[in-house]
Amino acid sequence: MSLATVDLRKAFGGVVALDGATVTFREGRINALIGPNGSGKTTYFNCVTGMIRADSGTVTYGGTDITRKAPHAIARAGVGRTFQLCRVFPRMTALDNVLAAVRPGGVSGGLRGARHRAEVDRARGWLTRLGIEHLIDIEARNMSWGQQKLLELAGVLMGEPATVLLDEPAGGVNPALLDRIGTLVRDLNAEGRTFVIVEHNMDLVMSISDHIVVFDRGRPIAEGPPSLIRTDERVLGAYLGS
Ligand SMILES: Nc1ncnc2c1ncn2[C@@H]1O[C@H](COP(=O)(O)OP(=O)(O)OP(=O)(O)O)[C@@H](O)[C@H]1O
Repeated sequence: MSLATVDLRKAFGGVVALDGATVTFREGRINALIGPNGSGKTTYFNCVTGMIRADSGTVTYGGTDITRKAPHAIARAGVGRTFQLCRVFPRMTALDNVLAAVRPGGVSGGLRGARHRAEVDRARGWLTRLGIEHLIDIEARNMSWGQQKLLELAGVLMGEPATVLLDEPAGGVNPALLDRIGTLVRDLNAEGRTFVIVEHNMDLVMSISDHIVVFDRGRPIAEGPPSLIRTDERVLGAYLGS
């Protein structure tokens, strides 16, 4: 389902973070959202996922208005996200972290028996798919930054989102892991998931995106395929601060 915003606005005191962002991220694509530091990308993700409330404007998902919905309702509707400063529970194992992502009430309480086993199998499946199954019993605080990012993503995927928002997936990860993330995103997209990726690593953005939206000062200034964005004068100008 397509994720769209119309005239989204958000100010923090005198700082205008979003200044009328009208954007459509189409279903089935690997979309990228790029722009200079402070151009409003994370604020955009926060408004879209209900983490902060926009001052005005609308957010729709698959044509349904989700502007004022709570984060858990937006997640349930099929929009999952990761965070720039990766969010995992440091003192929980990888398995418990992934299970916690779909059991907000806690890991130990709740499910028993066959349903519990089915969920554990599914969690193990995601950990395997992300290449960190060997860490299943390791607490998150004992993992590398890159491993924690993969763990966070495993938790998001456990919720079976149709649309996945990734906030700087390449930030602070080594080149080998970067390749793995790129391949994974392409594979998950081939299976039907839509992506919106905020990322500063232009090699990754240019190599995996179908469609790029460029923000400057809280609104889109250009959009199109990588071949067009690479040479767009407005985009070059925004990055050079002109
Ligand atoms: N909670 C907040 N309180 C005050 N100002 C904020 C807050 N969050 C964001 N801002 C400001 O809003 C503007 C947009 O910030 P935002 O983090 O959305 O940009 P960004 O494009 O994600 O930046 P970066 O690429 O550096 O992560 C910036 O000027 C920032 O300082």
